[in-house]
Amino acid sequence: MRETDERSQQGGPGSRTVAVTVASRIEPPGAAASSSSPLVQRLAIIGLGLIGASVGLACRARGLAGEIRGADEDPDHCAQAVALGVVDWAAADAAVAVEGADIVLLAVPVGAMEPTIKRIVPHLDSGAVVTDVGSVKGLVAAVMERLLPGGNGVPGHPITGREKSGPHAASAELFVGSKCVLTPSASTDPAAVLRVRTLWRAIGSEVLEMSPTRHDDIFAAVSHLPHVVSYALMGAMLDLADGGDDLREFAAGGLKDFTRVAMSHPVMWRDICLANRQPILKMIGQFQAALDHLTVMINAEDGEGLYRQFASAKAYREGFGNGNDGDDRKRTA
Ligand SMILES: NC(=O)C1=CN([C@@H]2O[C@H](COP(=O)(O)OP(=O)(O)OC[C@H]3O[C@@H](n4cnc5c(N)ncnc54)[C@H](O)[C@@H]3O)[C@@H](O)[C@H]2O)C=CC1
Ligand SMILES: O=C(O)C(=O)Cc1ccc(O)cc1
Repeated sequence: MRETDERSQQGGPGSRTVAVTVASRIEPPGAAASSSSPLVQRLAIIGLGLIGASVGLACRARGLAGEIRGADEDPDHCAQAVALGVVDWAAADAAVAVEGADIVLLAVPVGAMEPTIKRIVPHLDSGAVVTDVGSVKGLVAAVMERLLPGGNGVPGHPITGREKSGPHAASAELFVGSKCVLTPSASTDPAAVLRVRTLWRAIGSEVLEMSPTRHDDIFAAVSHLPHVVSYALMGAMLDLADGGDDLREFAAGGLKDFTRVAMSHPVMWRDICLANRQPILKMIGQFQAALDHLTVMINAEDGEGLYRQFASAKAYREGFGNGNDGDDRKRTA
């Protein structure tokens, strides 16, 4: 049964008052940690959308955190996160949420990472570990190095998600069976890395480490380019519609499969494109070359060349599994 009580949470200077509903602690079967020694004493989650709220739910479901505090600039997301049991408490101002936290998780769009870190730094407990979930790592790693010089900043990126956003799209099982990449530098405190690793392991992720540059090159290819291409394809369809030829009613599974990710949050993808410009531009160039190659073969009626190209693409694609990564099992909405 859900116990609720209404209260008003007043944030720090410049913050708004957010009315929140406090839900009782979820005590799932088989919680991983006892309430006397949770993995995290006080977890602060800044950004209570899909990923931040999923981390909160995942920690709750496994009894990993003594207390979870949240912050989000959107008061509706604060209220929803509290009502869903993601956090005990939420406010608009991140500076208030991080007070007394031993782990701070930043789950805002990549473009909001630097201002958020600037805002919280003066309010962090000494020894607090700050980590993030941003899809681009070079920029966040540089900001952490600059603004968190004690080595307590651990850049991270869970490699799972979906096209939906906001706390209602969150799931406690989102990270089960997924990978999470950490990009610590030589000056990152190994104890801080271990704490973040342990947290991701406890909510179901396999943790890998690599440099931010390597990360950003890889994800420009496997994630950022596909999203850009999907948005571009929808852009081309929209141009047809603007010209009076709206063809959506004829769309079959192919177009829908291919463009699901074009329903992702535009702020998130704007920020990723701006933060990982060069690797993404390089991949767009390679994709354009691949399209040019197909253009030449189609124009030349080169059936043999087209067959070879499609057969090798089919075999390569079949080499990494089904139509999706199995995330549908974890999707709640
Ligand atoms: N959506 C996905 O599948 C994945 C997203 N990521 C990364 O996770 C981060 C969060 O993405 P999602 O949770 O999907 O987005 P979301 O849109 O669901 O959540 C973002 C939340 O941050 C809040 N927010 C935005 N600016 C803020 C600010 N300045 N201060 C406080 N709150 C702010 C928004 O109100 C929203 O509640 C992004 O950096 C994204 O690149 C990483 C892996 C997967
Ligand atoms: O919706 C999907 O399939 C995704 O690809 C989600 C996703 C988006 C951004 C990331 O950095 C990681 C995963």
